[in-house]
Amino acid sequence: MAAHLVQKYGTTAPGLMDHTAAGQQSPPAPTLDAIETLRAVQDLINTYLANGGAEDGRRSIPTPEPSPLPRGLLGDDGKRGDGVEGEAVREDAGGLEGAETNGVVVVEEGREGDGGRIGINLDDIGSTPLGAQDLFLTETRDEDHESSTQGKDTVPEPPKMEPSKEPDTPAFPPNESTHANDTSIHAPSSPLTNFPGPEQTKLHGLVDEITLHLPHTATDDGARIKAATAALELAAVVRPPGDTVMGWFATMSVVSAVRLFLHWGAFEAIPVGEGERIGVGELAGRIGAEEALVARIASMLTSSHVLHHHAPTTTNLSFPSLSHTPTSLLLLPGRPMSAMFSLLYNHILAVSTILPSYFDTYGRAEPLGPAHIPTSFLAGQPEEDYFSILKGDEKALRNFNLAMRIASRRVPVTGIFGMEGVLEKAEREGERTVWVDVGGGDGHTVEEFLREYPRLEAGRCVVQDLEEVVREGGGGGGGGGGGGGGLLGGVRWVGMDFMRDAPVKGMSFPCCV
Ligand SMILES: C[S@@+](CC[C@H](N)C(=O)[O-])C[C@H]1O[C@@H](n2cnc3c(N)ncnc32)[C@H](O)[C@@H]1O
Repeated sequence: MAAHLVQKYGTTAPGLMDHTAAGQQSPPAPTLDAIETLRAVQDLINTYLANGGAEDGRRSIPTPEPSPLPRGLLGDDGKRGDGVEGEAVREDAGGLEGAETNGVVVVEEGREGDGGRIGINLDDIGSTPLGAQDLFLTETRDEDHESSTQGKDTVPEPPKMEPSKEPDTPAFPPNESTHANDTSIHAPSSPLTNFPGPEQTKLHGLVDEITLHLPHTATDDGARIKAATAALELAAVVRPPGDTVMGWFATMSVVSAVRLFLHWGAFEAIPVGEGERIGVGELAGRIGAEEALVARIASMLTSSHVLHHHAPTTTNLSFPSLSHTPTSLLLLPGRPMSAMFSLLYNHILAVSTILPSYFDTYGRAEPLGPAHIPTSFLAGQPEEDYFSILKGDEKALRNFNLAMRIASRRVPVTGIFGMEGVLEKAEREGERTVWVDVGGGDGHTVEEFLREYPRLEAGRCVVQDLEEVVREGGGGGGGGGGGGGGLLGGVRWVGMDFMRDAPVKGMSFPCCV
């Protein structure tokens, strides 16, 4: 891992030491390597989670890039190697060739289109205390891989280093163990002696879980979620507490940068497509902002892997270029994730600024009804409920409905409730309404049911929601789940207020998700 970071950042990066250069540097500092390892694991998880939300399905696993952002934010637990105050380090500021392959975890990125290859050998975890020697994440790149070649062209050669000392553990043969479906991967056999008993057991369990599922994450969504969940838990156990708190600040900065880029229309100004990128100067011109400011905000996004960073070229020595990642593609206008971001930003971050005065005003207790809630307090209409305010704002309402589509994508809505009995009863009972989705939004949940159960007739399903929502959704032929056509053709749309009397009575199975 350390060699990989030096390879990326050069040895002048704050706190960065190459532990593999024997005689040149001090021996590995276990804490630092543990932090780097965790960061790499978290990057990997974030990439999986981001890709999992992609609307165009599964993707191959990209190699995680180390993030400079937390390095500049390292707190009392994150030891700096040189004591230099942190400044964001450019992703491709280094250019050393070659890659360390004697580590325990090897992530190899092939050419675009090849798909990433991942292999793990966790034999050595547990044979010695968990530390620098035990967990490495290394990256190898094809000679002609785009980012490698660009780095070579534009970045001065970093200082030469002595060859690595022979590792304590045997070299990891890349040809034998770097394929995604490698079945030779196996779990650790001896304890992680640095940790107390219960934690050792837990860690072994988590390592087993990651080892089992990681190779299959490129093709199996279940494996992806299980590996990511276990890796997050692993990080929670071994991460220094100070790192957790400082990480919040990093997240806040990234969220602020995303918010600005959305507001400025910057994501859609970045060209989409294989090999497409845009210089920061050109992007600044397109969105009417100062180049240096855009570069500053963009650095938050590149360091957190929301956007890709490409080093300055000979034509523009000052500022880098940017290109999309799977995450930034999700933030393009019209995407449910982009709508969800705006929704959550408003309802979590914006609301957080008035929460103290809200509770000072109303007392430290739960709100008593749908009105006088923090959202309406923030809107300056405390006597209103959330949806009353929302339905007066057409744009916000459309955004809300678009955001709701995330829910059915990420959380299964079918398969939870046994439908066989319902469908049989429906067939016996002839004409009666079978399914009413109360607060059904634009009908995407009913749509899922119609897709999953072809025996369920659209004509016997009802979507109920506020008048304005129904008009925007299928009922008015708006942008909702099918615009009243497709699978939803034939579904009845009913504008109503569920705080009042139910307009459809006597149905067999009302449902509200
Ligand atoms: C959290 S969303 C859930 C949407 C959808 N069922 C889903 O799972 O994605 C709540 C829904 O309830 C609707 N709603 C809120 N207040 C309502 C009311 N008084 N009468 C009817 N629908 C209401 C909203 O418009 C919204 O579509």
